[in-house]
Amino acid sequence: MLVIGIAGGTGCGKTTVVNQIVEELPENEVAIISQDSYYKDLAHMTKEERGAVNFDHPNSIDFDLLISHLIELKKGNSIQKPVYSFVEETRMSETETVHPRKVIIVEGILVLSNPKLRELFDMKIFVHADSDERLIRRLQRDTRERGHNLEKVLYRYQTAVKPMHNEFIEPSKEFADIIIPNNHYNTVAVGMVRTIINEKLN
Ligand SMILES: Nc1ncnc2c1ncn2[C@@H]1O[C@H](COP(=O)(O)OP(=O)(O)O)[C@@H](O)[C@H]1O
Ligand SMILES: O=c1ccn([C@@H]2O[C@H](COP(=O)(O)O)[C@@H](O)[C@H]2O)c(=O)[nH]1
Repeated sequence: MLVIGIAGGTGCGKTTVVNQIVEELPENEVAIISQDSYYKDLAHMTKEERGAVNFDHPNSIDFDLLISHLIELKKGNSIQKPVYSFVEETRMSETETVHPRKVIIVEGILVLSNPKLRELFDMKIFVHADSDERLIRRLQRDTRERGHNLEKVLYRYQTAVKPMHNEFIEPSKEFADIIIPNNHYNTVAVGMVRTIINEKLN
């Protein structure tokens, strides 16, 4: 089994890069786990209270569950991954079964910031895009897909996203084996990661 951790600031293109990496791989050989699925369950809070949560601080993530799930997958066992709704900003009641695969990709803003999780990765990748580029992408995505308005995105960016990026995410870059520059679509870097995965699969 090859376990790959992919980190990088919001909007750097982690999800896009992961999708490009797995595009031509057989579906039953790869499992993708997003850190976003492991946001702590906030069902006990009102929607207004949830709106004030700092979703960029490591404490907002249930790393214990994520780590235990990854250990189970490495042992060859299936897991029940939580399902998170960005629109409701909480965990849903249903779960999704994830089966162990030859390649497991774990992606999320903070996956290289947690030492215990980091230890489980065979390969660590950091996707880099400049902060202005990331903010533009985040604005477009959150207004289009996550039900936020301009004011909310900018307020969160200034009060949580940017300070947490500087404190936790950017410093985790030093743990990466590979840094993918992603201000523009980087087909060469994606191709190189694919080659490494294919070597492992064959
Ligand atoms: N290299 C790129 N150039 C332009 N837009 C991109 C690039 N990579 C991703 N995007 C777009 O930016 C937005 C955020 O990308 P996404 O992959 O969701 O980032 P992340 O998972 O890191 O938050 C998406 O709308 C995506 O289509
Ligand atoms: O309910 C939520 C939970 C998280 N967020 C924001 O999501 C990003 C992380 O996801 P990316 O796909 O890497 O951008 C993080 O910056 C949180 O602020 C949210 O908006 N709502």
